[in-house]
Parts: sequence; C-alpha cells; structure tokens
Amino acid sequence: MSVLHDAPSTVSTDIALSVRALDFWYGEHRALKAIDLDFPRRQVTGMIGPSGCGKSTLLRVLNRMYDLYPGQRATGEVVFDGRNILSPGVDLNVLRSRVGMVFQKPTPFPMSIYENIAFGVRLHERLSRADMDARIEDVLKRVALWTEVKDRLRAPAAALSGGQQQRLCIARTIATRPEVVLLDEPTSALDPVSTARIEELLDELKQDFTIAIVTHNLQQAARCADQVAFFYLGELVEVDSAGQMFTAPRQRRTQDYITGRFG
Ligand SMILES: Nc1ncnc2c1ncn2[C@@H]1O[C@H](COP(=O)(O)OP(=O)(O)OP(=O)(O)O)[C@@H](O)[C@H]1O
Repeated sequence: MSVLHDAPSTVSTDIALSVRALDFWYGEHRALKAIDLDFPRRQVTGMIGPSGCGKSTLLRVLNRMYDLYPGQRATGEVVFDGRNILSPGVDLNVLRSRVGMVFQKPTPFPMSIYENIAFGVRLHERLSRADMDARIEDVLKRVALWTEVKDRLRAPAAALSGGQQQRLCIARTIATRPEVVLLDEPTSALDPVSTARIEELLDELKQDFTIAIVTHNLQQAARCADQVAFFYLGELVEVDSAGQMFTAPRQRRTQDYITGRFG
C-alpha cells in the first residue's frame, strides 16, 4: 500500500526508511541539521545523545507526528516505500499505521484491554469477530502479555501495571502490522524487570519489524541496537554498528559522550 504518488526512489530494498538532507524547524529554531540516516530493514537502530540534541524530533518526523503542531516543519526527504513521506498529499492515517509509535509513558486508551488493540485495527481493516479475536491473541502473545490478561480482556487497560501497559501499547502498535516501529524512551518510566522484558521483546520484534528506539540508556542501546546513531546539537555526528560505536567510536564527540565526559 503506497502512501504517496511521487517519483520512485532508488533506495535499496534493505533500507526501510531513508532520511536525506533533513532539516527540522520549531518556528525559527533549527532543531535538526542536514541529517542523512538509513534505517536498515528488520534491524534495531538506537538513537543516542545528550538531552535536546534532536532524537525525539527525528522520531516524530518519521511518521509526521509533528504535523499535528502548527509552526513545526521539516525539509529534505524521508523515503519510505519508495516515496518521500514529507511531501504534501501523504495519507497520514495510512502512514501512521505503517510507521507506528510507542511513547515514553504508557498511553493506553481509557477502554478495555481488548478494545485498546481492536480500536486501531478497525480503522484500517474489517475483520470478522473470530479474526479480530485471533489478531488480539496473536499480538498479546507476541508481547508476552497473553497469559497475564487472557482472562480479563474486557477489564480496563488502566488496571494493568506500568510495564504491562507499555507492552499493551506495543501490542496495539504492531496490531495494524506496521513495517516500522518507533519507540521514544519506552522503558524510562519502567522498573528494571519490565525494562528487561521490553528489551527481550525488541529482539523478537525485529524478526518482523524495523525498529527505531530513542534511549538515554547507553547499556540499553548496546544491548538492543544493531546500529547506533549519535546526535549532538541537532547534528548526526556518527552512525555505526553498536559494536564499533561502543568500543571504537570514530569521532571525538562520540567518545566523550559514551565515556561520560558530557551529557
Ligand atoms: N515543541 C517545541 N517547541 C520548540 N522547541 C522545541 C520543541 N520541542 C523540542 N524543542 C527543541 O528542539 C531541540 C531538540 O529537542 P528534542 O526533544 O528532539 O531532543 P531530545 O534529544 O529528544 O532530548 P531529550 O533526550 O531531553 O528528550 C531542543 O533544543 C528543544 O528545546
């Protein structure tokens, strides 16, 4: 399903999302500067850097979440499915179902566990009751929540613990079968046990999805990410495999950051 009618790109099919010459503006403030970054398909890309360097901004560009706010604008290209999703005419509902997002704090809808997942699916697909039940069981199993909630699917999602709520939000996001899942510090509000479960989950999910995760936790980036991108003051300083980045970064600024000299 295409999101736009534009010139096809020449980007390799091993790349799910390709960012080219991206600038981002909050009014007069240029928060991202000439970013070029590829997100390899079915890999985890970790985005790190000190507070305010533009990590969340980039994530919000990748599914045009910024479009909801006046005065915010992006220039350049984000090529997805052969199209520049920054162009006018993109169907944002379709885009956001294909590039899903999970936020820092769990944000379940004020409805049942079942409805939290079914709601988004219904916006895009007409499923029979049996197929919807099967979809919900499938995604809850994938986020390792099924055994904990299968007997209370009609209970309010708000009754779940924070870690369970975040797994539900991930289930809700993958239920529309996106290609890309964006996660903005998804574990920063969670305890270590819930954090470990989400990290394990990322490893599972990358079998099927391309993942971009913003994290302040460098150990988490080292554990979960295949490639890591280091941002500083709105610039992409360095991108490399997690192994290279955390053992032998090429740039001085990256080294200073990962060794704790600033940030
Ligand atoms: N709504 C906004 N209006 C104006 N400026 C903003 C807005 N949101 C972010 N900024 C600015 O854009 C820059 C990048 O912010 P962003 O939130 O992307 O950084 P970040 O790297 O994700 O930071 P953190 O790690 O603290 O979440 C910062 O200078 C920030 O002050």
